[in-house]
Amino acid sequence: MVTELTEQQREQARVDTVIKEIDRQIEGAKQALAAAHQETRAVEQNYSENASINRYEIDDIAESRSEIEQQRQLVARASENETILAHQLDTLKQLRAQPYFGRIDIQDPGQAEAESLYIGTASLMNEDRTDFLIYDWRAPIAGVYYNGTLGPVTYQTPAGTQRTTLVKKRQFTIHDGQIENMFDTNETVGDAMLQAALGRQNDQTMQNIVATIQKEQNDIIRNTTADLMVVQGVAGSGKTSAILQRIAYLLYHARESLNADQIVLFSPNLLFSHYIASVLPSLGERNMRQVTLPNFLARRFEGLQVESLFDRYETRQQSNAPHPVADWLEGAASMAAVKDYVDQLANSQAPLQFADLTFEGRTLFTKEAIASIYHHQVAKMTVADRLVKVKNALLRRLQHLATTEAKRDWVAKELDTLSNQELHALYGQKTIDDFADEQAQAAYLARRWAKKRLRVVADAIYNNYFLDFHALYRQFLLHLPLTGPITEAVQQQLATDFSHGVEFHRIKLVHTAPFLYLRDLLTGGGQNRSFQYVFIDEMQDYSLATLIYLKHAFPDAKFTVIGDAEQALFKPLELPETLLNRVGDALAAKHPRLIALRRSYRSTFEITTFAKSLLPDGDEITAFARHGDPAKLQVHYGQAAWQTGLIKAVQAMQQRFPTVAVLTRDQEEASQVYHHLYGQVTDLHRLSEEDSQLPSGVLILPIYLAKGLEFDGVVIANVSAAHLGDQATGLLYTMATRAMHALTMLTLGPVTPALTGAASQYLTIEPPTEPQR
Ligand SMILES: Nc1ncnc2c1ncn2[C@@H]1O[C@H](COP(=O)(O)OP(=O)(O)OP(=O)(O)O)[C@@H](O)[C@H]1O
Repeated sequence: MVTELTEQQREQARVDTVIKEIDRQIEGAKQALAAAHQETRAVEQNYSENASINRYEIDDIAESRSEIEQQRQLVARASENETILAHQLDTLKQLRAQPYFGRIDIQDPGQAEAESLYIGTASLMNEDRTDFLIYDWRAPIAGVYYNGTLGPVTYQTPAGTQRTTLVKKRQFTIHDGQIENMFDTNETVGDAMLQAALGRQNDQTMQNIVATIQKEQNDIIRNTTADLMVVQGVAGSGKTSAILQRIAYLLYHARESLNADQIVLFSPNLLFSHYIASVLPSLGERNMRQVTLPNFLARRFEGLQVESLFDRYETRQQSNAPHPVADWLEGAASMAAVKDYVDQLANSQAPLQFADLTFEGRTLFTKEAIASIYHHQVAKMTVADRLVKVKNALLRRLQHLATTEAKRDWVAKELDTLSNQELHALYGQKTIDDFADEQAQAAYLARRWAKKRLRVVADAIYNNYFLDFHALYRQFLLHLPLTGPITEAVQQQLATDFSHGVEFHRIKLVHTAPFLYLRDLLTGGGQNRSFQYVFIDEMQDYSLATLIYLKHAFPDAKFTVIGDAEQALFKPLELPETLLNRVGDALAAKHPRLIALRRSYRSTFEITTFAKSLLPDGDEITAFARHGDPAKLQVHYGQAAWQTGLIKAVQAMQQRFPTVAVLTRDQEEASQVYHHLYGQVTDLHRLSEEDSQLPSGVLILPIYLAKGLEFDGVVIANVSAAHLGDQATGLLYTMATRAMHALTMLTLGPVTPALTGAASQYLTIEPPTEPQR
């Protein structure tokens, strides 16, 4: 004991020394930042003064332009410098609270003594910059901390595999500069520290897992070679945590060539986006971009309202009954059919569909005229290339047209109504003195005005509005190959439904991927090459067609796709291996890596044991040994008793935890539950799709909005057969696994069959409060 204390004191003394050095560096960084700030202000001021003089007096002198450009660059450099220093200061401040969490002692071959290295969220050098006081967790040698057990170990460096011997591994919990706990371990990352991390109460935002990354998670985080990584991980296995750590890792290792704006994460909903938003900043990195699929689609379907998974779920169009036609459209076959169809269009086996280009109700170019331009192009070219030629030809014709239009009455009439200011703007660079006579001046203005007004037509040409994509897609549906569930009647029905939707400015989700793919392949557009990494969370909610489309839309990106087949809310349950292989095949890659995570960390042992027993292959899941109360089920047979039970269950949870989630199947149920609880519990919130922040208190939300989230205590409002139906396994599993510490379910009437099997033995069942009638 005495030696342990001495050891801790010795470590504390080191922490104190490191903090002293951090304080010194903080002071230096503050001064440098203040100086940089002044410098930025000075160059900015200089720039704005010069720029304004130049704009009014010597606008056309090229020399002054280049001077301005030079100064603009100076401003940019100064402010970049300031940003870097501010970032350094933030990192130092973060280190000050918790300088490091791990220590490894390694003995390199041929060395007499072991060397101690300390691992933290960022690197820190000593004053004379000769030694690392802290190693960044992403440094190659730090891999040993996460992967190695004592004895000979290897780690990867840019120079190849290195060997060393790990002689000690120590973990620390340091809070505000004080060591609260420390112990030596031989495990990869010891259970005790993980226990402590997992036993914490939930915060409103996700925490990083840097101090306790597990070996299997480390494989996901530190992989830089795969161009496709597919992770199938059971609920609470740390998929989301691992990919966020992975992003931080990638940013560190490609500082020069990768920045956070070149990474995009598709997240399931806005609440989730917000929930995870502080993880990267806590690791000293800027956040990647985030988008939800509905947002992504909305941007590509301007003018059409795109059905979302939530809409589809709420309106019950997608019950768990089989939907062979929708499944076909959402599978890889429909995307292959799009490609075939584009080939047919290229060979003129099917006609392209053009649209008239109109201006103020007048047709400027008829679809026949546009078709004729198209057919005059060399037939060997791709459709996209021929369309570019059409585009250019149309733009040229539009220019001519502007000259003729300028002589028309409407132009003169409109010019008469212009204000002085508008007229002034129309002169552009010219002044009255530049014209020989009034006629020349009027002609100039008319031409400028006509051009300006015809700009909308030019934009329409740029955006390929001379093609009728709706008609083309309809035609595609009528050409679908007659295989599987597709019959002639189905073709007709799909085409009619599609056109009907478009009439009301709506498009169903099943059509989005094939439609966009068709549009992009025809026009050669829609691809974004600026993204280097695309991450997709909750992959089980994406159709294969959508995944294939995303791969097409981000052609230069490496993909990391994560999810859990068994958290299927929107379709029937699938076995994890099946999903893993299906997604792997659809996103065919040169260097794919498929990973399965089977250990669940979020919930107590009791909750995980219950949740996994709901599943057909639940034995594959390992529960982490953190203990708590068994999951509870309250059985009621009358509405009044159920309501009272619900209020009591929520109140009981609220006494234990600051945040309690009441999960429902959908919004309608959420609204009913809200009415029952209103006035009975404090701090009550009902969350909707538009919400982006998680308040504390009692939160009522449909399960699809709780995807990826976790709560200290969870109450599931009604698990009856009548309410959830008999295909509720995925739904119930997802709900149950949102709970970290406590789970209570209620049922009004007999429970769903999902609960009657093995799962019931892991429940504490509270007897009915009323006899069954
Ligand atoms: N190595 C770890 N150290 C500490 N905590 C961890 C670790 N791995 C996972 N956790 C914790 O377990 C919980 C679940 O993690 P996460 O949300 O990343 O899992 P998930 O697989 O994305 O879950 P789901 O699919 O159920 O939404 C989080 O609270 C996370 O902090």
